[in-house]
Amino acid sequence: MAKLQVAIDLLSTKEALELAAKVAPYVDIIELGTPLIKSEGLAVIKAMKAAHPDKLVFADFKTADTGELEAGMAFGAGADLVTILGSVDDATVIGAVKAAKEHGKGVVVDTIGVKDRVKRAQEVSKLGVEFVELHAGLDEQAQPGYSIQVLIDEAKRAGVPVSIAGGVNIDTIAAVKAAGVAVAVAGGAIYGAKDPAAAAKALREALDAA
Ligand SMILES: O=C(CO)[C@H](O)[C@H](O)COP(=O)(O)O
Repeated sequence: MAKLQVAIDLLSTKEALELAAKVAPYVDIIELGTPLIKSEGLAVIKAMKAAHPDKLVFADFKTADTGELEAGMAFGAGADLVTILGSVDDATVIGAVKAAKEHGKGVVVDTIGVKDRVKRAQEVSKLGVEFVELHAGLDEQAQPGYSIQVLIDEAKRAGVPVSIAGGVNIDTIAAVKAAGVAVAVAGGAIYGAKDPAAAAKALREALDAA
């Protein structure tokens, strides 16, 4: 069964906690977005894990170097999963996986900006990561002609556990699920909705539908 991850790209701990309280019943993973962590620091991880100990808390660090150090910081603050950029040296991923093993947690590789996402997903999957995020970031999504279909096609070819992030919404989630993803990530479709709880519920139901 695919997991549902809410990506919280808001800027304050207060807003993030308010949103999480509304959508937690429908999601498996609560992602603290990179801008949120830059704005609020490690304290937002600690606060979210304290509020939702039964959820997986995902720290979107997008680490580019010192993988062991930064992953250890995230896990020490209460994160269950942390992201490392896929474009960086394998040594950074290996260091983060070492920290994950020490803490009993997991590493997710984010392929944002990677040219051949499938090839890199297959490479880093051999390094002991939990799953690989096939990701078109917010800037890439804003380019004319962007379509999530490219990520869906890649997920079908990957042959390793992947998530899709970059335009998952109520219109696309069935195709995302059919691609066999481990995790569907929805940010704007939830935090940008008039009723985030209803949006998360609808996504959950679509994901769980036979
Ligand atoms: O990590 C991110 C940006 O770097 C976003 O959280 C991710 O792209 C989710 O996007 P969307 O709002 O389209 O669901």
